[in-house]
Amino acid sequence: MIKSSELIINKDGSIFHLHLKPEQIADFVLLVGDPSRVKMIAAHFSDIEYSIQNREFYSTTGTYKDTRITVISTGIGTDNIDIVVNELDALVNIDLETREVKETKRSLNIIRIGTSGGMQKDLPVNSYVLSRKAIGFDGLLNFYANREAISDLDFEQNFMNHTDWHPWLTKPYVVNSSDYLYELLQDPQVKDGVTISAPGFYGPQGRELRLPIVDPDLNEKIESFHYNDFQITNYEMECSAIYGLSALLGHEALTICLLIANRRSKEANENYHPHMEKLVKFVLDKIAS
Ligand SMILES: O=P(O)(O)O[C@H]1O[C@H](CO)[C@@H](O)[C@H]1O
Ligand SMILES: O=c1cc[nH]c(=O)[nH]1
Repeated sequence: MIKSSELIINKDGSIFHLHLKPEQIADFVLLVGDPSRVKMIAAHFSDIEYSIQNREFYSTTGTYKDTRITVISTGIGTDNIDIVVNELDALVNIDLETREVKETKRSLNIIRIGTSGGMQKDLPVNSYVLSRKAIGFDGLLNFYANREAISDLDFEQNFMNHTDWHPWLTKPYVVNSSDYLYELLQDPQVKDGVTISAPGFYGPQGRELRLPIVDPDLNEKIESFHYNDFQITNYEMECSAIYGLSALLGHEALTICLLIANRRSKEANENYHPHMEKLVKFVLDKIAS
């Protein structure tokens, strides 16, 4: 039995941060960083079962072309992903009344739709990237046992050697996306990629305002890194933890991003919302196809 100090349930039976109940979770769960993106996605639903908000976590479940879909905003960062993915898993795989882990597990299809900064000069702003692998600069997965069983350790070592990884930085971890969700979403208009999830938007992605960074050459080394057929394509801030926790817990996970900036050519598009609208429609149609 899981103690109430470890799994906190609110008085109304909902889970601590998300304020959701087990029956409210669809098999397809879309995760987005920006709370306003939840409304944008829900605008495509033919009916909406509920909309709930606590802190930065806005959730709604509805139907798109006969497919039941839950959308949740995670806010920014892998620390929030620790909350969202663990609570989602508890909602479907732990009996919240008896506090026992269920014998038969449910596997969710978790798809993150995000914005991102490109890392290769030939990847223009407004492109879509599907993350085949995530590289976590955030360190979250290193806290969990058995993380080595679901990580690409050879990729990690090659990456650390190539970048001459600075000793003060957290050990990076590398986890693959779900093959099942990749098959569902892959498309000629989407580029396959390898995505770094950084624990910050500024220094951890090589942005210098007033503070110098510990390894100013890191982005150049990232751009020139090759491993088999893989090259690193983009930076964002959540994918690694979604892939890592989902792999450990038995859920399918995939991230698709709109590039709104390019870290190498130093471009950025702050008016990206029409492109995000198109990406949302693209993902919904793939899920419901
Ligand atoms: O657009 P979202 O999904 O928030 O994703 C990206 O944008 C935020 C940073 O601006 C980070 O969350 C990053 O991962
Ligand atoms: O450069 C970018 C753009 C969006 N999100 C990020 O994390 N980085």
